[in-house]
Amino acid sequence: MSDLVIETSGLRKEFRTRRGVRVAVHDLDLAVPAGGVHGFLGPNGSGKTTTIRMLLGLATATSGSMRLFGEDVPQRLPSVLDRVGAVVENPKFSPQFTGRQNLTLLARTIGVPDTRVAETVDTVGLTGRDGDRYKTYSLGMKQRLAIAATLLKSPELLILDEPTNGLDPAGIREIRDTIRDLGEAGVTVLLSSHILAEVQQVCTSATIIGNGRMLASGRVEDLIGTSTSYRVGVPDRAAARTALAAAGLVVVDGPELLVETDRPAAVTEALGAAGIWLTELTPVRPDLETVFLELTAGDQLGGVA
Ligand SMILES: Nc1ncnc2c1ncn2[C@@H]1O[C@H](COP(=O)(O)OP(=O)(O)OP(=O)(O)O)[C@@H](O)[C@H]1O
Repeated sequence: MSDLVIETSGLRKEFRTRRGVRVAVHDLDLAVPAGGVHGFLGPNGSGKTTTIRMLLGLATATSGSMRLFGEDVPQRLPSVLDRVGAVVENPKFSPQFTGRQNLTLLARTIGVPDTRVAETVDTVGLTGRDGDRYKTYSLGMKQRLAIAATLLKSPELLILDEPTNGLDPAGIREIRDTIRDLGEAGVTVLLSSHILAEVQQVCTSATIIGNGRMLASGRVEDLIGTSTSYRVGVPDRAAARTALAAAGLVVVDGPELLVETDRPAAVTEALGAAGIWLTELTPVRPDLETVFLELTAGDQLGGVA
C-alpha cells in the first residue's frame, strides 16, 4: 500500500477558450507523502488551483488519474471526503455572528460534537477572539476561522489554496504558525503558494510547477541543494579576484565577491598566500526562492496550445 496521500499520474486539464485550447495542467505527476507540510508552488496561472479543484471533484480532468489515500478520485471521492479538509474559495460565514457561533452552527450541520469548536478555535489561535463578531475580524482572523471550520471533522489531509493571499506580514505569520502546528500534529497539509520565503519556513517537501508542468519535487532541503558559496570581504577586491582565480577558485561576478566552493579554507589559503587579509567569510546557501525563480523563469503566463 502506498504511503502517498495525494497521487496524480499524467493529470491534464485543457480549457477551450476563444483563442484555442489552453492547457492549464500538463501531464502532472504529483506525489504528496503522508505527514508534514507539502508546498505546491508555482507562479500565478501555473495551474495550482485547477489541480486542487480536480482533486476535490470541483473540476473534471481532461485525462490522467488521481488518488487520495490510495482511492481513485473522483470515482471514490465520497469514501475519502471525510478525511479531507480544504480551503479553496472564501467560505460563507455570517458577519453578525461571532466566530464561535459560526463554527457551532457548522459543527451541528455536519454532525460534529460542539466540543470540537473550542478545540479548533484553540488550534488556529483564535481563543479569546472567538466571541467577537465575524465582521470585526481582520483578514488573517477570517482565514484562520476558515481553517478552523475545515478542522472540525479532524481531517487527515488539509488542502489550503494560497491561504496567505491578501494578508499583511503579521497575518501571514499567524497563518504560517497555524500551518506549522498542524503539520507537527501529524496532519498532511498541501499548501499552494507563490510566496516562497513563507513556504520555506513551514514546508518539509514541495513540488514546483510552471505552466502546468512539474519542474521539481522533493524534500525542501534536497531542492535547495548543498552547493554553498562564500561571501568574501577584503580591502582590495580586484587583487583578491586575481589571487582567488589563480588558485583555481570559481569567483562569481556581481556586486559582492562570491566564491563557489565547499572548502572555505581554500579561500583563506589563497588570499593569505597573496598577503590579503579577510574581513569577512560568510556561507551563502541558496534558498527556495532562488531555486523557484530559476526554475520558473519565463513561466509567468499560462500558454495557449
Ligand atoms: N475556467 C477557465 N477557463 C479558461 N482558462 C482557465 C479557467 N480556469 C483557469 N484557467 C487558466 O488555467 C491556467 C491555470 O490557472 P490556475 O488558476 O489553476 O493557476 P494558479 O497556479 O492557481 O494561479 P494563481 O496563483 O493566480 O491562483 C491559467 O492560465 C488560467 O487562466
